[in-house]
Amino acid sequence: MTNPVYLALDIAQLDPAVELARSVKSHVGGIKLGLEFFCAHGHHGVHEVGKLGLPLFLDLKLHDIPNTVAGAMYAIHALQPAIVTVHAAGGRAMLEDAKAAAGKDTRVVAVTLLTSLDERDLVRTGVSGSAHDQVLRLAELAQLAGLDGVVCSGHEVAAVRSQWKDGFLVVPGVRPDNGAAGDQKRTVSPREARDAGADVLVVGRPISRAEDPLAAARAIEETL
Ligand SMILES: O=C(O)c1cc(=O)[nH]c(=O)n1[C@@H]1O[C@H](COP(=O)(O)O)[C@@H](O)[C@H]1O
Repeated sequence: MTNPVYLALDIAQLDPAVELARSVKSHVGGIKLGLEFFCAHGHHGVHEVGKLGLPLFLDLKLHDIPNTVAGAMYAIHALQPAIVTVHAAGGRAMLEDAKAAAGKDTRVVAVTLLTSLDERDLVRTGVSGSAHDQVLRLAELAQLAGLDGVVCSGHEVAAVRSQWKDGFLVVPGVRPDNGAAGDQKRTVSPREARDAGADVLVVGRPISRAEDPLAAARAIEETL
């Protein structure tokens, strides 16, 4: 079985980031590079991490007018990421154009409702109804737009799986039992996310901030 865990490398310094990724390399299935890393190191940083040979997940969470998002997708072709994120809330035309502009081996997945938000936050953004309904609505939009899948929390992934059988489903906000949630509000354990139908589990601080990141990555792998 391929390891579904992607390490979120949310670290601004290049050398420590590459070193961390190298140290846990055999116990994760891929590396996720997000805004912090990409803003600090751009294409060069992605190339450096790419040398480790693991699949790369470029988490840019693109959200803009369709033309701008398509342009950004073209601009990252050379990096050949395995996965790229856009925000589902950007709307159907943006999602369609993002997919059309992506490299042929890149999966485009749409972030539904950030795992750092709960229903109170949702109401404050003007959306009434449950987090569950909002995730399913945006997942349906992503599916209609021809995307490969979505990012959602472990609370909704089973419901998304039942409405989108072959969707590629990514779950962040994953915490090993008793792990500190930090700014995450909708969390589940790695095993729960996997059992509920996730294809990829995104794990950051439970590994990167552990006293022994290798032991933490191994311990998560053993629960799966
Ligand atoms: O798209 C993501 O990866 C993402 C979506 C989401 O809803 N929540 C979320 O936490 N993430 C990312 O997943 C990672 C979670 O990191 P930790 O909370 O440290 O495990 C971060 O890199 C976030 O940017």
